[in-house]
Amino acid sequence: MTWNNAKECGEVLGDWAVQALIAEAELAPKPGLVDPEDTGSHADMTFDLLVASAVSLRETFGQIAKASYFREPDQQLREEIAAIGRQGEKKMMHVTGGINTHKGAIWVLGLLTSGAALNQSGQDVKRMIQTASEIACYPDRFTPNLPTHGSSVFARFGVKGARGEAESGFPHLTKVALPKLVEARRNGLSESLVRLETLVALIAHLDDTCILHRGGLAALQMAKQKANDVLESGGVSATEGWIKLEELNQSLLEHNASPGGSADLLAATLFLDQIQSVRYVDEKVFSTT
Ligand SMILES: CC(C)(COP(=O)(O)OP(=O)(O)OC[C@H]1O[C@@H](n2cnc3c(N)ncnc32)[C@H](O[C@H]2O[C@H](COP(=O)(O)OP(=O)(O)OP(=O)(O)O)[C@@H](O)[C@H]2O)[C@@H]1O)[C@@H](O)C(=O)NCCC(=O)NCCS
Ligand SMILES: Nc1ncnc2[nH]cnc12
Repeated sequence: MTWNNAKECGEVLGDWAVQALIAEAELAPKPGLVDPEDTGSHADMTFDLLVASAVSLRETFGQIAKASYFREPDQQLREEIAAIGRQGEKKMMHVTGGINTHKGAIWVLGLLTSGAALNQSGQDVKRMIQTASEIACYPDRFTPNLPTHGSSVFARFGVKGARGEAESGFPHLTKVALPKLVEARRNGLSESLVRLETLVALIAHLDDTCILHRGGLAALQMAKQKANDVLESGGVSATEGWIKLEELNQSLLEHNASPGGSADLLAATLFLDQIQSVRYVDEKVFSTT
């Protein structure tokens, strides 16, 4: 990796995190999500707003990286980066005029940025993910005790969402997204189809609280089933799979539902991919079994 001190670490990881968010935004056609072609299920969001939001977060990710450089995962670090993350949420809200574009992404990419800055060996993405999860498991004593979409979804459905994903070691990165990225590349898909296929795999598996709070269990089950139909029909590179992808998109629009959590995890996957090209990683490292 390409940094020699905390300042460089902040600059490099800040840039890569923003690039990953922009790459996610640019990918099209994403079902139910904002992309350059349409705004999916989001009446209040546009592609330009997503990009502006992403760019505004460079400093946040840079500060998290600098604060984490050569540190150990502990309670103090957890609370330091949480404070930076909350400032980042405020900046995002300021830039978007109060629209929540990237709250989940600040969480997942913030933790992974910290995990990457800590692990100076720099090569082992799996270890970065583990460290990020370890940090997430420390309680943040300064989290405001306010109701969120996530807390209401937990009360209604018992689904732990973004927090649970991080605390349990990001299983949807290690067992779903990264293996799918490797497999799709190995199958010779174009890079945008590789990313689309990875997003569909995430939607097929993730308990996305963004879908749940808008459309309830029916919308989540529908999204998972229809995303699975895409994969079972040969994936996004097959004619039948492409038809199923359009059906998934239509159904999400009908439910006014959006797989925002899957979008965030796709950005996280692209961030990790940038850190270490997973293309050549031994398939056992990110085995689906
Ligand atoms: C721990 C926090 C994530 C806060 O937890 P909480 O559960 O209270 O958070 P939520 O407000 O529910 O936001 C979590 C967002 O995470 C994304 N997400 C959803 N499901 C998953 C999942 N299974 N795994 C991973 N990520 C997931 C999702 O974000 C995307 O959707 C957002 C739009 O959703 P929503 O807010 O529901 O907005 P709309 O549907 O548009 O609302 P309406 O218009 O209908 O009103 C979008 O932002 C995407 O990013 C969830 O929304 C964490 O945030 C926290 O504690 N932060 C404090 C700072 C900190 O500790 N930072 C540490 C490192 S930086
Ligand atoms: N492309 C996207 N559309 C809507 N919400 C998002 N949150 C993160 N990425 C998103």
